[in-house]
Amino acid sequence: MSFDIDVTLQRGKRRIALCHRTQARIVALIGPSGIGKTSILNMVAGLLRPDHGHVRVSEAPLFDSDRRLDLSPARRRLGYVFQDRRLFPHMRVRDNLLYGRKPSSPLSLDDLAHFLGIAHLLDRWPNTLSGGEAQRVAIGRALLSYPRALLMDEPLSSVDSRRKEEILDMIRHIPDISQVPILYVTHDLGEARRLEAEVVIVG
Ligand SMILES: Nc1ncnc2c1ncn2[C@@H]1O[C@H](COP(=O)(O)OP(=O)(O)OP(=O)(O)O)[C@@H](O)[C@H]1O
Repeated sequence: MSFDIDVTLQRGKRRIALCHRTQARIVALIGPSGIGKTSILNMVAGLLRPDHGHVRVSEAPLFDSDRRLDLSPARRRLGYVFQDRRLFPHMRVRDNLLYGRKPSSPLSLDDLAHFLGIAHLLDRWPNTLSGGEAQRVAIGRALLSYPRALLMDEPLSSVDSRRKEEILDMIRHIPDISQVPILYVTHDLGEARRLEAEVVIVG
């Protein structure tokens, strides 16, 4: 489990940059609004092209401007969990989870649903879930796609504080059960501490 990220991008007047190499299981990118945290995640995901640099996740090269390497988002095999959960409204929870599941995934639906505390929700529709429940499903769907890493962009910003603590405890254990490292964007140092994350200040 490792991240090796060295990217720069000029966006309007702002220069967005991150240079960090680590073997930490969870890395928290922290910084004020507008500094470029989401842009950095998008550069790692392949949704935004850096002007220069490289991205390697667990030794796999995903982008390298010197070598003209730029894998498509699908080929990067990264799971992205957004602030707004983006579940498919026309699919029950079970089908949301199974969407994009890789047969090679070492995680079974049942084990993962149990770990995430959503086993009792598998037959529900997304619009019947609370914010915290829906976010657990979004995390499960990302994990079942057998990602190299999880990218999480302020995933708990609309979850109340008690549920937030529970979900943070669950997220903290994801690398243990899945061997999937996490790049986690937040502006809340308390969240990073609860995750026992390595903190990287952006900006
Ligand atoms: N499509 C775009 N075109 C030009 N500039 C953009 C675009 N999207 C974002 N920006 C600018 O890039 C900078 C970084 O934005 P970004 O969303 O990455 O910051 P952030 O740290 O994630 O902010 P927040 O915490 O508010 O989500 C901001 O100044 C923003 O205005």
